[in-house]
Amino acid sequence: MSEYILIVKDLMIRIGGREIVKGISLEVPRNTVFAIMGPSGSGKSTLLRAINRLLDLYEDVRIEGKIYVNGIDVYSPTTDPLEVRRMVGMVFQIPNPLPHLSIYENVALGPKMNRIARNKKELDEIVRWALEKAYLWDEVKDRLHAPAAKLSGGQQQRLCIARALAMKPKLLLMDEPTSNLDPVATSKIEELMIELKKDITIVLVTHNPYQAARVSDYVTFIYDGRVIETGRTGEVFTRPRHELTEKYITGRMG
Ligand SMILES: Nc1ncnc2c1ncn2[C@@H]1O[C@H](COP(=O)(O)OP(=O)(O)OP(=O)(O)O)[C@@H](O)[C@H]1O
Repeated sequence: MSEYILIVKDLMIRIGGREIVKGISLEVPRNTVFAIMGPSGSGKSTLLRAINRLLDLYEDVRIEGKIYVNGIDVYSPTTDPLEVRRMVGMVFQIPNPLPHLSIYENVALGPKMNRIARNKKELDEIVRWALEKAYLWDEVKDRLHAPAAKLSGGQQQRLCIARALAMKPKLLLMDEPTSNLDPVATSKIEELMIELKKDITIVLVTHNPYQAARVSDYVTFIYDGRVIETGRTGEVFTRPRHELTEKYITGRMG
């Protein structure tokens, strides 16, 4: 088993004839939080969407290079995109629970449809496990059948994390998961990421360098579709090797 859960090699992505990712390579060690930071429009979300094959849903996309998740070649013709999405969970910038479904159903739906649970008892156990892992159980255990829309923004985001975890992913991609949350809700999710890496690996896209510094073990700085530098977070923040990285982390980039 490779020490890397995710390997990206010479990735190039064109959308509508425009080159957005221009040759990115990354190696993400298991059981870490790996942050991808960079200014708006640098290609962070596009890179993330390539990893779990969400880009398949877009028109006119060309992808070159390789992505391996847990040793599986994500774009091999024999790889099933649904299998990739089962292995790779995703949490988006805006919490997107199914608002009219209950808290319970939001978490139970994936395991039910993918036959991860064989009966009601197993399903109940997965729902409870996932809600506990997402630090939400205590707040919702007495109202599991209330609609998800009744939860606060921070709770809805933790519900989305629970929904992803219920599928038992190997890798969790988080695309600016706290940018719509207040500081209290944000710090809860940051604590959660640090706890979750005991079991899985997290790739976190953020345009907040402070967040990358607080939660990540490794960080990569992306600018205009290219990796400027990658390293252990402590090192990149104390001794950036590239002037652009220094500008970005000190807030001097326009
Ligand atoms: N479906 C699409 N069709 C055309 N262009 C796209 C598409 N998706 C992204 N782009 C373009 O690709 C570039 C990179 O976008 P992307 O969302 O990956 O950047 P980002 O670094 O995540 O930015 P932000 O921090 O603002 O989310 C942008 O110029 C964007 O307009």
